[in-house]
Amino acid sequence: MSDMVLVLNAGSSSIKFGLFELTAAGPALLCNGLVDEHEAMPRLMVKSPAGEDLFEKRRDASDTDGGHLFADVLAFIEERFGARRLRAVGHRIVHGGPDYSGPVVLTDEVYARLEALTPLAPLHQPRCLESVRTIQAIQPDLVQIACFDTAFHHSLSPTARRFAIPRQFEQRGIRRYGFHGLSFEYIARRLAEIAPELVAKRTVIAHLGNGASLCALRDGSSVDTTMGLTPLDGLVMGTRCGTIDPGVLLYVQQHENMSVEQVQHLLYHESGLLGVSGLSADMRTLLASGTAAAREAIGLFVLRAAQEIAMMATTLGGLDCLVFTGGIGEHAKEIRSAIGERLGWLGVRIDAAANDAARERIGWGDGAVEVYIVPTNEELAIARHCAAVLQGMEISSD
Ligand SMILES: Nc1ncnc2c1ncn2[C@@H]1O[C@H](COP(=O)(O)OP(=O)(O)O)[C@@H](O)[C@H]1O
Ligand SMILES: CC(=O)OP(=O)(O)O
Ligand SMILES: [Mg+2]
Repeated sequence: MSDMVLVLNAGSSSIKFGLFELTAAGPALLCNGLVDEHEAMPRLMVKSPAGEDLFEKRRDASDTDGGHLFADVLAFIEERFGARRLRAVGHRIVHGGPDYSGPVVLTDEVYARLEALTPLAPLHQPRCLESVRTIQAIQPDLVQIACFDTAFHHSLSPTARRFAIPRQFEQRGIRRYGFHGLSFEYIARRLAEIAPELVAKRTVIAHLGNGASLCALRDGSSVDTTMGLTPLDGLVMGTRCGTIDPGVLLYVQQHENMSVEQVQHLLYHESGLLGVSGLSADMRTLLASGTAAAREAIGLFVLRAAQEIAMMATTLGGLDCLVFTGGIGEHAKEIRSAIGERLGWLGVRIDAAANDAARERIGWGDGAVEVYIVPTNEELAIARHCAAVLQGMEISSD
């Protein structure tokens, strides 16, 4: 009987999932889908790897607490793929703190440590951990594995991960961690397949989605990244501010009578593209809108992304390759080309026709910098970690 793992990727607005069969050649996707609890009628959608609809279920908001939808996912798996054995559920856990540099089997002790990190990722951590508890309530014996967004950045040098504040804060864990590591790890591996000659070169990966961050990559490892202690730092995001003068936070608390909770809400939920446009956090809506404020929000997003790519290039000592990924990076040609234009001085040239057609390689001719679009796949990165953890468990029980 072959084995499967279910992967849950709880983002800030929805939960994506993928079901993988563990084969000798690596995890193979059986189906994937979405658990969307934000609508009036929470819904579950399941698709085949080819994109055909396999299953859809809507529930009345009053009869669900999210757990029912997970029960529906597990029931669907049993009905459709019951000839195989579900070995584990792998979770994307956004914050792993200083302790976890790789995946770990979730125990009560691990769970408690991760729960204690909630203030460092208030938009994500509770949603990731709620999924763990819900699955545990439905199938207590199922192995659950935590895979961390922060783990890939454990390779950052002490200088790259340090804030310029007194050292005792660093000893208490107040330092840069970085996020989107599962995405960066997937891209680094994929890039090594697409263009092995680039592995030793200076690469910046731009993960531009609802959350957005950059990774400076050398020899397949992260050497710098734009997010810090929390997923607030760095680029302009859907509703998050990115890098901001810390004086602003002091000022609004001291002179605008804002409480800590209000400031948290402001920075995580009301800022970024939404705050500047006054219209939407969704890049598609802003690109279609044409209002002056929407254009300004896009302009700021592009300027900040270009500035921070140059910052990553400084850590790397130059730039040989730029990779776009994430919902905006993969699909918004206008944003890729505007970022490319701002980085012309650094040798970035984007081929307009290749960019419009969203080809894999979009750098212009023999431009100094290779430019790629590589669709990310955090679920596959998690499934690979789960396969390795399960194999390790088998070896240690032999
Ligand atoms: N065709 C498109 N054109 C422009 N932006 C797009 C397109 N498709 C998705 N996006 C943008 O991608 C963002 C969501 O990215 P995604 O990586 O899916 O987010 P999440 O962080 O929730 O996983 C949204 O701002 C959305 O507008
Ligand atoms: C860490 C983070 O910002 O994640 P997401 O892009 O899924 O919101
Ligand atoms: Mg995401």
